[in-house]
Parts: sequence; C-alpha cells; structure tokens
Amino acid sequence: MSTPLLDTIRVPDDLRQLPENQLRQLADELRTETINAVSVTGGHLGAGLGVVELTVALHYVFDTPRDRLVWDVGHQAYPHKILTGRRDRIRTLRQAGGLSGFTKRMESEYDPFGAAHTSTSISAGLGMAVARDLEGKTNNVIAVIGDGAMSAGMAYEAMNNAGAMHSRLIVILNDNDMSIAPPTGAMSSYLARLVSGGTYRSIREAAKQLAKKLPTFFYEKAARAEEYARGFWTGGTMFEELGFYYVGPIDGHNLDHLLPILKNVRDSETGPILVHVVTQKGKGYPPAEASADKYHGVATFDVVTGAQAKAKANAPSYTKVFGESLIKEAHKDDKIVAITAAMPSGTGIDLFGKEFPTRTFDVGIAEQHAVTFAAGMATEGYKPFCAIYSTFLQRAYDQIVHDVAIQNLPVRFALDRAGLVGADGPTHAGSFDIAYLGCLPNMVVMAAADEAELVHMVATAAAYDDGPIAFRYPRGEGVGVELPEKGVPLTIGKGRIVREGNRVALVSLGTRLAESLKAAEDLEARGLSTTVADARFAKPLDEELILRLAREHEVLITIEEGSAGGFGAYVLQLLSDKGALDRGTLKVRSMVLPDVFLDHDKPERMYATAGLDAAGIVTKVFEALGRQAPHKARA
Ligand SMILES: Cc1ncc(C[n+]2csc(CCOP(=O)(O)OP(=O)(O)O)c2C)c(N)n1
Ligand SMILES: CC(=O)[C@@H](O)[C@H](O)COP(=O)(O)O
Ligand SMILES: [Mg+2]
Repeated sequence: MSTPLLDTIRVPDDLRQLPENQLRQLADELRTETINAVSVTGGHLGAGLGVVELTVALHYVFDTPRDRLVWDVGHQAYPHKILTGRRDRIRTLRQAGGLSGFTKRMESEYDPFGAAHTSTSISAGLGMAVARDLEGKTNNVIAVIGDGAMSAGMAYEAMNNAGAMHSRLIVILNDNDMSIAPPTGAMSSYLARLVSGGTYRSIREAAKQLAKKLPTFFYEKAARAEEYARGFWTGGTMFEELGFYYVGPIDGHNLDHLLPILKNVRDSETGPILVHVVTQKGKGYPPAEASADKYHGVATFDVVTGAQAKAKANAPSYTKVFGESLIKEAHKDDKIVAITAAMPSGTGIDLFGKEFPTRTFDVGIAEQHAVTFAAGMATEGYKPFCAIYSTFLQRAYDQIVHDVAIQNLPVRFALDRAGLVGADGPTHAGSFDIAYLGCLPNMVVMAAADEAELVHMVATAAAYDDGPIAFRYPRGEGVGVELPEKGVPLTIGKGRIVREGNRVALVSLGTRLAESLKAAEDLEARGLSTTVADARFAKPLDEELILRLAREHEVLITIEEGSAGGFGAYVLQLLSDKGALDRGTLKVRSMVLPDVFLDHDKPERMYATAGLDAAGIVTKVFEALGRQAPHKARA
C-alpha cells in the first residue's frame, strides 16, 4: 500500500502542519508502514500497532522534542521512530548497526530517555518535570506507560512521589489489557473495572471530569465534539487518591477524542495528570488482533497471512528443556513451585503452569516481589523456582541479598537469557549475574554447558536444600546433545574434564564449552595439547580441579559468557590465595565480556566481537605464550 501522506512527514514539525482531518489517513499509513517494516526485521509488533493513533496525537498536540515524550519500555516506539526522522532506517531495526528496538538517547533527540526494562517512565518523567520547574522552564513532560508496566513497584513509587510533588507531569496509561501474556493481579482487575465493559468516557464526560479540576478546560467546545452520551461516572479513582488528576477511560484509537483531551491536558496548569487511554494490542492487523501475545514479539513474517518465518530448530530451546525438567522434578516433589514475573512463555513456566496450575505463580512485572515472595514460601518448606531472565533479576538485587542470601533460604533461581541475547541488545544481555550472585555468601551459582547439563542442574537445584542456588542458561536452542531420561543431581562445587591434554587448560563456564572444544582442536593441530574442563560451578569453585589444572599446564584460560568480576576473577583469586601464581611459570588469562555495552547483533557475531569464540580463544592462548600462532599441521 502506498503512503502518500506519510511520505511528506520527516519530523513531527511536518506532522503539525497537517489539518486535523488528515490525521486519520496518516495513522492508517503509519500502521501500514509499521507492519511492513517489522515484517522484514522482526521485533515488537503488537504494542506499536496499539499506539499508532496515540503516537500521531501526541506528536500533533505536543511540541516534541522540546516537550519530553517518555515511552515506557520503548518496545511500542516503532511508529514514534518512523515519525521522528528515522523512517529511512526503520528497516534496520534490531539489525547490526541499525536502529535499536527500544528508545535510546544516543539515537535521537526525540528519545529523551532510553528504556527496555519496564516501569521507569513515571520516575524519569517526574525527574524531568522537576528539573524543568527548577529551571523555570515551561515545556511539557509526558510519560506513556502500559497497564502491564503499571504492575511494577517502581511505578507506584513514582506515583507516590509525583502525587505529592504537584509538578506538571502528564502520565498516559495505555491500557490494552495485556502484558506479554494476559495480565495478572488486582491492579489489572481494577483497571478492567474502570473500563467496565469496554465503554469509554465520552468527550462530554471527560470534559466534565477535567472541568471540575482544570480551570482552562474548554468544556463547551469539547462537549460539542461529543458523538454520543453515556452516564456520568462520579467515583474517585486510586489515581486521584494518589494526587493525580484522572481523566478517562478514553478510546485510544479515536483521534476525535484523543486530540481535544490531550490539548486540554497540555494547556492546563495543574498536575500531575493521568490520562487513561484504552487501546487494543495489535490494532489494525488481524493476525495480531487475534493473538496479541503471539504478536508481542515476532520473527519476520508474511504480511498477507501473518505467518512467521520459523527457522528449523536443530535442538530444543533451553527454555523448553528447563520447563520440562522442572515438571519432571515437580512430579516427584510436591513442594516444588514455580514463580514468574510476567514472563510465563519466555521462561517456560507456561508449560509448568499447564501441568501444575495451583503451584504456578505469575506475580506480574514485579521481580523484586517475586524474589521475596519466593523467600517467604521457602520459609514454609516450599521449594520455589524463581524463573527470571538474568537481566530482569538485576532489579531484585537487594531482595536476593537481604531476603534470600542473608537468611540462607533455599530459593532456586533459574536464570534464562544468560549471556548475550542478540537483537534486544545491551539492555537485555545477561552479562552480570555471575558477578552479582557469585560475590554473595551462601549462594551457589551454576552455568549449564549444554541442554543435558541443564537437566542435571534443575535436578541439582531441586535436591539442594541448604541455601539459595542459581543456574544460568542462554536464549535460544541447545547444542543438540541427547537429553538424559532424568536429571541426576550434581555434586555441589565439582566440575568435569571434557578433554585431556597437557599443555593448555581451557576452563569454560557455560555454553562457551562448544567454542572451547573447537579451540582445543585448533590448538592441537598447531601443536598444543589442550585440556578442556567444564567448571559447572562458578561458586563454590572446584578448587581441586582448578589447582590441578594450574599445576599440570603451562597456560590456563577461563572462559565465560559474563562480565569482569565473575568466574575468571574467582579463579584468579583462588590461584593467588593458594600461591599458584607465585611460581612464575604458569600463564593465566581470563576471557570475559568486554567492559562496554555491546550493541545488538546476532549473538554469535557479538561473541566474536567480544573475542569469546574459538578463534578468540586460540589467539588468547598464543598471546599468553608470547608468540604467533603457527600454521596448523596437515591432517
Ligand atoms: C523489568 C522488566 N521485566 C519484564 C520485562 C519484559 N516485558 C517487556 S514488555 C512486557 C509487557 C509490558 O506490558 P505493558 O506495559 O502493558 O505494554 P504492552 O506490551 O501491553 O503495550 C514485559 C513483561 C521487561 N522489559 N522489564
Ligand atoms: C520488551 C521485552 O523486554 C521483551 O519483549 C523481550 O524483548 C522478550 O525477549 P525474548 O524474545 O528473549 O523473550
Ligand atoms: Mg499492556
């Protein structure tokens, strides 16, 4: 479909020149362009489609970028990117060197705040609003937050603060009654009651709501624009109790409603204001409307049929292996329960939930609560498996330290998306968990080298009752090894030798094992006999194994999919504490992710950039030996 009107818009200033009656057409073209772009790049689709009209209306009514528009998460900001000077690069979304899939300050002045984790927008917006007040400036600050993101504690901390500050902050609650999965929790039911049966506040009603509170509201004009009348709702909302002016719910796809209300909100002098906008995730694209959860994040797809390109899987995903292993363990032990923070399908807890609905808890986007909730269950003899992406567990660090580790409670942390994740980029990389968990007393930290190892680690965690235990595994499919019939608990703190040599020792933690084995082949062909060990545990370390490898080899290299301060650092500390570095013959190197936030790309290319592939390992060995790599011997 052609996009003649959209073709005339490069930046929002162009959009603001249009007469209002052309905005409907612009929104339709913007929706088409969003669908077409995501069909070739893959990425987050449903959320963006749901805010097309809102995006047009916000840029039309507000003076962006002078007015600050903060999108929560940023996964819904593709239409915003198209309207803000990035249309020419929109088909590079999430590709190497291309646009980020989220808002990013470095990318555009129209992205005043970067995001990707949820529920930060009200805090950031309030900070901007208060800074504006201190500077005596007059620009608007608008935070757009979803109903799912509204389930996180941070959103309430921000509203609590904003309600008392009286700063002129505008919060748009984009309520599509969806998180990634259907939303859970009392807040979700509360919002549903406010929307009650899909009826929206008409312009007249919204006008009355605002006129009561906002002196500048042009009630009569707005009332004339009303298309239909409904009963006037008079109750107070939770948001009003918190100190916000509340207006809504409003049909977020109806520009005739959105525009006058946003204009009035813009022109009011009071605050904070919350505009409750009701939208549909996936709006305007039938396959996405029919299955909002499936079209939250998509692979490339056929626009006509909606069919997504599915790469042929050579092995089950780690996520699925985790979910199925946990089910097996739970059949043997009825104290096992599973907890997810709004990521049931992403973590495989959806599988567990089908088998054990009463032992599955989706607590909403609330990682901090998930961890302390798990701690509480552990005090009563339950065996909680808290399945959280490595990057999102960062949110719950104090809960891990204060509620779990100090009390030595046996909470099991299943850390999916460990290491580099690819298209979601640095905000979603699971880079830090080895460092942030390994430094905690009482904590056991494991990393699976392949999917079979993961099965055993689930069994290990199920059997281990002496304190907290974590195991990490990456995004995507396994390496294709045969899966064991059942998991067998590992001996805590014991690694394994995978290949024996005598000159170089490669000690891998996690799924770099495959690259370590490739590197060992290469080194062997260049005349260096190489041992490869799978450490399995970052904590406690297999001291005996590591000290033996240090004694018996000239070069010892640690390899991990994590930041500095992790496994390599623990090994170095052990070697130095035990005097293994005092002899002067041993050459030790640790291979970790570089001290930069790596931009999105294919994970394997990112690992190559980081030097954490077979070639990088070989290079590191020869660097340690202080010489160039010789040619490989002929086979
Ligand atoms: C801290 C954190 N936890 C989990 C996620 C994963 N996540 C991304 S979007 C999303 C759902 C957000 O729902 P909502 O705010 O309603 O936005 P919608 O997609 O419905 O537009 C979740 C759970 C995240 N990005 N950040
Ligand atoms: C925006 C967000 O945080 C999620 O949608 C995330 O992108 C999902 O990642 P996976 O595709 O790895 O489940
Ligand atoms: Mg939502």
